[in-house]
Amino acid sequence: MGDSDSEIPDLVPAQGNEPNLAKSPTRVPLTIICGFLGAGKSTLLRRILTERHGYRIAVIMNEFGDTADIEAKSITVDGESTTLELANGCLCCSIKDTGAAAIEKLMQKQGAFDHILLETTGLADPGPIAGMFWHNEEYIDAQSIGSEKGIALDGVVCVVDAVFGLKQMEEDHATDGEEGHSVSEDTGAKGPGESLRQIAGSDVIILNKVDLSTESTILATEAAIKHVNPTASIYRTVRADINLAHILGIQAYSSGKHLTPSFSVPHEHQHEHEHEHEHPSSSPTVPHYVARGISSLQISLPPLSPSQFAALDVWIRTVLWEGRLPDSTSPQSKISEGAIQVLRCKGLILLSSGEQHVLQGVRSMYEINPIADDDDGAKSEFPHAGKVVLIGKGLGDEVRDSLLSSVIG
Ligand SMILES: Nc1nc2c(ncn2[C@@H]2O[C@H](COP(=O)(O)OP(=O)(O)OP(=O)(O)O)[C@@H](O)[C@H]2O)c(=O)[nH]1
Repeated sequence: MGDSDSEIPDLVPAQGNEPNLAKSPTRVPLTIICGFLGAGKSTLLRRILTERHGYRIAVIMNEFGDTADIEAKSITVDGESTTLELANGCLCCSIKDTGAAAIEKLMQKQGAFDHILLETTGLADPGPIAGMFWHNEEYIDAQSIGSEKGIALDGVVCVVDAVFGLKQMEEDHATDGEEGHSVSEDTGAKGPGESLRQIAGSDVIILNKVDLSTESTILATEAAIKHVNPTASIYRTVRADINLAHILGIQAYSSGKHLTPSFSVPHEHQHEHEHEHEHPSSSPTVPHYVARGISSLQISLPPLSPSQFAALDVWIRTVLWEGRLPDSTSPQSKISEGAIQVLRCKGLILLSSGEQHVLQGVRSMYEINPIADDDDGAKSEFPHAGKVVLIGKGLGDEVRDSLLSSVIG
């Protein structure tokens, strides 16, 4: 990794432990970067913009801060956007409107990139943006955006402060969902609870500034992150010094491969109630969160018959679309519509026929896709039991009971 203050090197071919940005002939992968205030988002972007990776990466940020205080080959001013072209192949773009229209325009004017990084404003909820790019034909299809290639969501990365992140999460747990503090679903406006939504919606967490923190605080922060989102990979960093292969080209939304680490998490029972405390002995105590906070629920499933698989689909649809448990699962059905809010779900579903399916969901959208027979790498790493992981609000044990009774009977 290069020093961010050193001179910007010339474009060089990609090397060993650099991201494997397999160039898709039709899609440009897009990574959303979010993070707690002051956690090191700009530091991460600066690292990407100056590292010798040899890829043509467009980094899109709301406005240039010190991140863009880097040597540029040329500057293009284009009405709504300013673009700095860097010696390592990156393009640093400042776009007022980080919406898709601006990205489309950029792709039309500058040609296709190897990767797009989209920085969200501090404390913005990445969920709505991820939802916008995931399974939206408007952006997937090259023709519809008038570009050489379409856009495909690759992953969501969150930078968390190893010193203050835990405190922020605890405060958010205490206030999330309170009257007057709720956060706009549509705008992702700032407000209490946002740090938890960032954790919940992320595929990779960079726990930064570990040099300023203590081992006990770091362990407690990691435990709190796992409590909210057991499926995310967590990397400890100093000055966001991370192997880019961990954050770019991870295909968190299109492949079963990224699911593997989540299934090796030592917590079988991630969701806690006020009377339940199950932790691995080496782990510090997870903060005692109130039930209304964002948490996760992991449900193990045996191999399913075709009818059980169909029942699972109905259950997921009801929970994600209507925010309630299916009626047939009384007495749990007394949970009113909207009481459950799933921000993210993932899963591996095994069928009695031997087939394996991957569940991916962002808010109300989800898909269940079979793992291709030729995807041996992904298949061989999977465990023998299936599992569904739900991340969101209102995920009590009644949700687990409902799923099991609806599907297994
Ligand atoms: N000691 C130490 N300082 C760091 C580290 N990472 C970042 N910093 C410093 O922390 C400060 C904030 O880092 P930024 O990268 O600007 O954080 P940010 O998340 O972009 O901040 P906002 O955009 O304001 O939310 C800067 O002064 C960085 O130099 C780290 O790992 N260790």
